[in-house]
Amino acid sequence: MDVTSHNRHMRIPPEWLGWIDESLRARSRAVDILQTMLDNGFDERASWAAINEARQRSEGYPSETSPPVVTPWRGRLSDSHVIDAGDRQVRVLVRMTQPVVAVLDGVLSADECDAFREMAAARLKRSMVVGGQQGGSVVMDIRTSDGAYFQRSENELVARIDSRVSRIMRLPEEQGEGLQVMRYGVGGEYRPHFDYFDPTEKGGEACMLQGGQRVSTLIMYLNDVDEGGETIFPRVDFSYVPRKGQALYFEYLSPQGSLDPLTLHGGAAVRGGEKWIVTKWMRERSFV
Ligand SMILES: O=C(O)CCC(=O)C(=O)O
Ligand SMILES: [Fe+2]
Repeated sequence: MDVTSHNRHMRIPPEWLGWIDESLRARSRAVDILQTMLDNGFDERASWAAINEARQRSEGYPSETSPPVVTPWRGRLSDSHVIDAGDRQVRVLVRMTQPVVAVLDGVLSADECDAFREMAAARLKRSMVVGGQQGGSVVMDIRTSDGAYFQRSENELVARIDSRVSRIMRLPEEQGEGLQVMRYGVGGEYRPHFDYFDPTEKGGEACMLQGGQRVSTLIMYLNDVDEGGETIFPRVDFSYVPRKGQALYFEYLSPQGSLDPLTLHGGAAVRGGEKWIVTKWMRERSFV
């Protein structure tokens, strides 16, 4: 009755809800709570929903005297429909809060998209990803794209975008990593991953020495993709179709320091045409 066709429990009984609350109070990690629930036959999405509701109730623990949190964390973006990005007005098209995601329109002009692609084409090389246990950057199969990195403010176009993006993401420019352009050809993809570093892995620890943990991501789309190439969030069944000049915003580090595993995301394989993006990652401290 409360079980899906995959025989997983969709309904989380009250005693399990209580157990989730207790585990959070005891500072268990959300991913470990999830694993226990999966081991006990609960559905992944139903479990995440329950864990996230409990997390929103419990942010601020262990202080038992603090008042319950009534407003869920809505993220760092401005609440208004139009964001003042300094030299441009950026329109919010879609918002969600679990995880915190927004689709933004008019982040880059068509000319800026073209200029960025031209500038990056000269510099493209096979993208690197953080190499997990080995530390450092290595070429890996999970990401099949070409990338080019731009130091903060390294030229007029980069400086203009860095400043605009900092206003949108509401964090100082100094906390931003350099812009990263990526190009995917047909078959190119980026398998689901987290943008935040895994503090338990050597590679993640090394990445955090400078600037600390990542806070939020802005992916800006430099072209329309003919087929495929969506940015996907498999845990919440969300899929964004690339549109030139638009951007996808998401964040994963709460003010209390918890990371949101619902932000698991990836770039689906491009099936026709090319996909060009430029990404900004923000850190919790200045990144110099
Ligand atoms: O290609 C995409 O749509 C996702 C890119 C991404 O996740 C990243 O650059 O971290
Ligand atoms: Fe990512």
